[in-house]
Amino acid sequence: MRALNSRLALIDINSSWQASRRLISATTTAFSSDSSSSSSFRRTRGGRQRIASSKSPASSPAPVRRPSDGFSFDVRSSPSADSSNSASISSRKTPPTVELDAFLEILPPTTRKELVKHEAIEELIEVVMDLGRKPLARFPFGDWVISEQPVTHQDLKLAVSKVCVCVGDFSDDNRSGIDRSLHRISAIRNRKLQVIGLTCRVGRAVSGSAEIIRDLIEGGGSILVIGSPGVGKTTLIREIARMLADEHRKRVVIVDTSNEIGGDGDVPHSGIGRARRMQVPNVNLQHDVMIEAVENHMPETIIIDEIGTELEALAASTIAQRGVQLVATAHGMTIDNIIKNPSLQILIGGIESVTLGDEEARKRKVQKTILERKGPPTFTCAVEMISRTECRVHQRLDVTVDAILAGKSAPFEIRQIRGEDDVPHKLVTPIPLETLEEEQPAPLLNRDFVSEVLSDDEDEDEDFLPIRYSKASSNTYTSPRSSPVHVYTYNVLEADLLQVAEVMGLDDEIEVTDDVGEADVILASSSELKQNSSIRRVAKLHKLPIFVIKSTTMAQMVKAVRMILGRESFGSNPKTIEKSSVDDIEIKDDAPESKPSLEELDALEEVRLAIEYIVIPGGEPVELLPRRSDIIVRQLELVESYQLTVENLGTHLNPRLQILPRRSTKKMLPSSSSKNATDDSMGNTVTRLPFLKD
Ligand SMILES: Nc1ncnc2c1ncn2[C@@H]1O[C@H](COP(=O)(O)OP(=O)(O)OP(=O)(O)O)[C@@H](O)[C@H]1O
Repeated sequence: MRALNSRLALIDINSSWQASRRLISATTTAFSSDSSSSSSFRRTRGGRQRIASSKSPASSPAPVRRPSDGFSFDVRSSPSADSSNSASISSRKTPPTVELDAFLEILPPTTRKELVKHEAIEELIEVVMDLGRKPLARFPFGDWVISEQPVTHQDLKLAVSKVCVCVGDFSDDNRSGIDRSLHRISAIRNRKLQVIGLTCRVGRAVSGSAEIIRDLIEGGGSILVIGSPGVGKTTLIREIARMLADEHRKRVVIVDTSNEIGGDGDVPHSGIGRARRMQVPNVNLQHDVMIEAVENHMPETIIIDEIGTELEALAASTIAQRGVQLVATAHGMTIDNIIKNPSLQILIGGIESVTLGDEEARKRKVQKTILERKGPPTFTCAVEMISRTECRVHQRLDVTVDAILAGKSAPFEIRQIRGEDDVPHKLVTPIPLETLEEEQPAPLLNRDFVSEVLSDDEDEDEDFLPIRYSKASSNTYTSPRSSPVHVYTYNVLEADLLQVAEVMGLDDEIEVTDDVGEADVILASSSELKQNSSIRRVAKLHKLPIFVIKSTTMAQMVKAVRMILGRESFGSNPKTIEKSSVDDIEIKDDAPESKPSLEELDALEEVRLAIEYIVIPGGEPVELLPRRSDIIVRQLELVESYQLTVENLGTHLNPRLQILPRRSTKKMLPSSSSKNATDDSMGNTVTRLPFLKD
C-alpha cells in the first residue's frame, strides 16, 4: 500500500460552506459564556463543588473554559469573512436558556441552585442522579460534583413527577422527555421497577452542526452516522432533517422512536423545521413505523435514530431499495463495528465467505478463502463522528467495506470544524478515492462466479490434505483431530473470531474457551504477545502452539481460523508463516513481501498439477524439471503440504525432484528419460509432465 502520510493533503472546503457560514457561527453562540456567568463561576470556585472526572482531578477547582472546548478551535481567516456576516451571526443567536430552564425545573432545588452557578452551564450535557450518591453534572470537559448532598428518594420522586406531569410515563425503553423540549430523561430501575437513578440529558437544536457534511446531504445519497454515545449523532441528524426540509424543500419524515429528534409532546420542536415526525408507540415497533412512513407519507427522505436490531436494519434496506434517501444513526463507533455486528451487517450489504479457485487467488494475491460483501450497502456513504467537530467521512461505503474485508486500509476523509467564523471545516484525504478504486480488484462477485468457486472448493476439500505438525514435537503443530478445536484468546475478541468462523460455515469446528487447560491452541494479537510475557510461559506449560495475528482484521481472522483448523497448509504458502519461536505461528498478510518470480510460480504450478492430476489420482510418481535450489525448496514445501515425499533424482548441484505416491516405499532410480512416461527399475511408471517445457 502506498505511503499514506505522504499523500495527506489539506483541501479547503469548497464554496458551499461559505454560503452557510453564518449558520455555523450561530452554533458557536450556544457555547459562549457571558460576563455574568463568569462572575457566578468565580463565586463557585470558593465553594465545595469539584470536578470528578479523571480529566479534572477532584481537588481542582471548577473548570475554566479552555480554547479547545466546543467550537473554539484555531480560527483561520477566510477571504470572504466580513463584518456583515458577523452582524448577522449575532442576530441569529438563539440562546438555549428557555429550554435550559425547563430542564433545570426537574432538578431538586439545591442541585439546581448550585448548577446554575456554573460558568459553563450552557455547555451542560447531562445531570446524573443516582440514589445515595452525589449528583453529577457532565460537561464536554469532564464530570462535576454538583453538591455534596447525596440524592434521596424524594429528589428522584420529584424529578419523575415533573417529567410525568409533562409527558406521562416513561416509555418501554425507560426514556421520557419534557414537553416541547429536546431533553431526554432516562431512568434506572431496581428489581421492583422503582426508579433509583436518572440520567437527564440536555437536548439542543444546533443550527449549522451539519455543515461539515453539507455536500453529502445535498448529494442525495443515504447517510449512515455512527459514533460513540453522546458524541452528537442525534443532534446532527436533527439538523440534517431541518436542512433538507427547510432549505431543500424535501418531504422529510422522521421516525422518532424516543421522541429525541423532534422533542417530546405532540407538536414537534422547531429544531426539525418543516420535517414531519412519526412517533413510535413501542420501541419494538420501530421497523413497522419505518415501513409505514414509506408506504403512507410519500417521503423523499426518512430520518431514523438508532438502528439497532436486525428487523430495523432490514426495514432500512427495504426503504433504500425504494429509492428513498435514508439518514440514520446506528450502534457502533466504526464501520468495522457494523461489519462485525451480525444484526447490522445488512446495512453494509452483508458478508459471505467465498473460496476462490487457485488461479483467482493467485491473480488477486489473496488467500483462497476470503470474506466478501454480498450485495450493495443500504447507505451510500458513512460518517464516523469522532467528536462534535471532527468526523471521518466514507464517501463510498461499498469501497470502504470491501477494503476492510480485504484487510486493506479503507479510504476516508477527515473533516474538522476549525473555526467559528472563518473556515468551518477542512478535508484531510489520506487516500484519494479514485486511486484506491484503481487498486481494488472488483470486489463484488457476481452470483455465477461465487457458485463456481464454491463448487471448486467442495472438490478441493474432499482431497484436502493439510500438513500435520505434531504438538508433541517442539517445532510442530497438529491441527487437533477432535472437533471442535478449543481456542484460548489473548486480546482477540471472542465474538469476532466466532463470527468469522460462522460466516465461513466453520462455527461447529471452533470453540473459544476460558480455561487454558482445555485449550488446543492459543490465539493472540502480536501486540499482546510483546507486552504480556506470561503468554509464552502459559503456552509452554500447556504445550500449546500460539497463533499470532498482527491485527484483528477480517482477513487475518479468516486466515487464523483456516490455519487453526488445519485447512490452510503451512507449506503451500511458505511466506505466510514464520516460526518466530518454538511455538509461535505468525499469521501474515497475504501480500507477498517480494513478488515470486515467474519461474517460481511455474515450478509450483508444476508441482500442483503433478500431484492433483497424476500422483494422487493415479498413484504414480512424477519426475519434475530441474530447478534452482531455492525454487526446489519451495517445491519441496508444497509437496510436503500434501503429505507426500520426494526423491532427488539430480545431483547436489543440479537437483531435480520426483514426487512419490503415498505409501510407496519403493526406491526410485534416477531417470534421464525425456519421454513422458518410462518404467523405472521396479516397474513403476515414472511420468514427466508433457505440457512443461524443458
Ligand atoms: N454540535 C453540538 N453543539 C453543542 N452541543 C452539542 C452538539 N452536538 C451534540 N451536543 C450535545 O451533546 C449531547 C449529546 O448529543 P446527542 O444526544 O446528539 O448525542 P448522541 O450521539 O445522539 O448520543 P446517544 O448515542 O447517547 O443517543 C447533548 O447534550 C447535545 O445537546
